[in-house]
Amino acid sequence: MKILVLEPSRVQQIILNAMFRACDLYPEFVASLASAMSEVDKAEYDCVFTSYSLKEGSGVDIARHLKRTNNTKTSVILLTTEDRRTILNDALSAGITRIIPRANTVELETFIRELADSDVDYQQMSGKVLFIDDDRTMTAIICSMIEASGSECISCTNGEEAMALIADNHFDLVIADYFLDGKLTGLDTLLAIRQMGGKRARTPVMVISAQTDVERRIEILKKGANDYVAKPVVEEELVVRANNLITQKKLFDRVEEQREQLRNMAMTDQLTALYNRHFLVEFAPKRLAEAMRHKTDLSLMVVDLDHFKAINDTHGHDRGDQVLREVADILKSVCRKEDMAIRLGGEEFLLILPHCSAEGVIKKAEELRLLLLKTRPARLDVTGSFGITCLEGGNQADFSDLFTAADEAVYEAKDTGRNKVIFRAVASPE
Ligand SMILES: Nc1nc2c(ncn2[C@@H]2O[C@H](COP(=O)(O)OP(=O)(O)OP(=O)(O)O)[C@@H](O)[C@H]2O)c(=O)[nH]1
Repeated sequence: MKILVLEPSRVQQIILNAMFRACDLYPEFVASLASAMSEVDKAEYDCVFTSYSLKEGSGVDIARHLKRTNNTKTSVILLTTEDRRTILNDALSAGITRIIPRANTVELETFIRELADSDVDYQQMSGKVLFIDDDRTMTAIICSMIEASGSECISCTNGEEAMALIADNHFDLVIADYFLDGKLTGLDTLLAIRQMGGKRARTPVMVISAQTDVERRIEILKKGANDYVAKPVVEEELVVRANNLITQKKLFDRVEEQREQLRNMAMTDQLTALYNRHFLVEFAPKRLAEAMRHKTDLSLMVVDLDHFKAINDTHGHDRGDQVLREVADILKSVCRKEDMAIRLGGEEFLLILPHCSAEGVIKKAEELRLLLLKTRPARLDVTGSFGITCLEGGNQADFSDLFTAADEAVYEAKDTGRNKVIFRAVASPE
């Protein structure tokens, strides 16, 4: 595997090199965009790892360069502290294959290990296949061919048994004969799979049938089969088609996984691992609507650290960051499963507390205020101003009304001496 790493920082180069070497990978290192571009033009790299922030541009430019030069073989992995969704989306559209947050060394190490383990040949992806046929000779032949191609093959003779196996396992492909012993035909089994919840409903299904007329083939495909093979089966053809479906499924799974990671990353504050403003915009109104629908209480707590600028100025930005991380941990420690802790930006945090009454939120804020004093994040005396509000069950409000009330309460806490909790009722609608 030939890997290029574009990393201007010498320290980062040393760290990355250690990670690669631990997996027996020996990448080339370059420090500038120009050198990286000239390297990928000269030699065929499987993978380029690049830092996002570069003096001459961004790591995304290397993906653009590969696109321009019609290089589809080299994948580009972006290492970044960036969490703005538009930038990350642009990076993916420009051809970045994967984005890994700088702070997430576990994800990076896992990725490098997988890279070392895989040396993936996309035509040869193996998977777990369920073969359903009541003809035992056919089953033995097909299963041994599928196994010879590197996949695992489990077999059963009817649709009912198949559905039980699918409920307990994750298959990458189901191959079903059209006619089966038992109540469910191959087509019934296909329909039952499509009606399952979650990912299982998308399991690729190939149907085998002796009925070769075009109407039957169309019917099978219309019902949601991914492929169709006519009997008598040419075993090699079936195995090639099976491998194609497995490969498509695996690639789709990988894209899904990346999309999920990107989504999580776009919703997470990189410094504290709390949710960020994107999460707030997307989920807060939904939580409020749920509370109003079920007529339950929902409280908000805005926490703004006091004189944080002075902490940075006196002890340095890194110590300031440490304070923010430890405060975030304290906030998380008091959250219940349904609570949400968000970093609004800088030294300002928000807790959304479903099922929490006015009395409850006042108590919680006071506990937190004292916990901050006692815990001394980063071994410093840190205090916070707390603005809280509550929408009591059965009342109606916009999220912005609720937020304004908590935010105004924080201002009042700041104006009246800091290190205190102020409750403000939500303004009633005109
Ligand atoms: N270390 C660190 N500092 C940050 C971060 N984000 C914002 N800040 C700093 O937080 C400070 C916030 O200062 P101000 O808004 O004046 O607030 P304050 O000093 O806490 O004053 P009061 O809120 O009035 O008590 C600024 O100096 C910002 O540079 C960050 O991610 N890390």
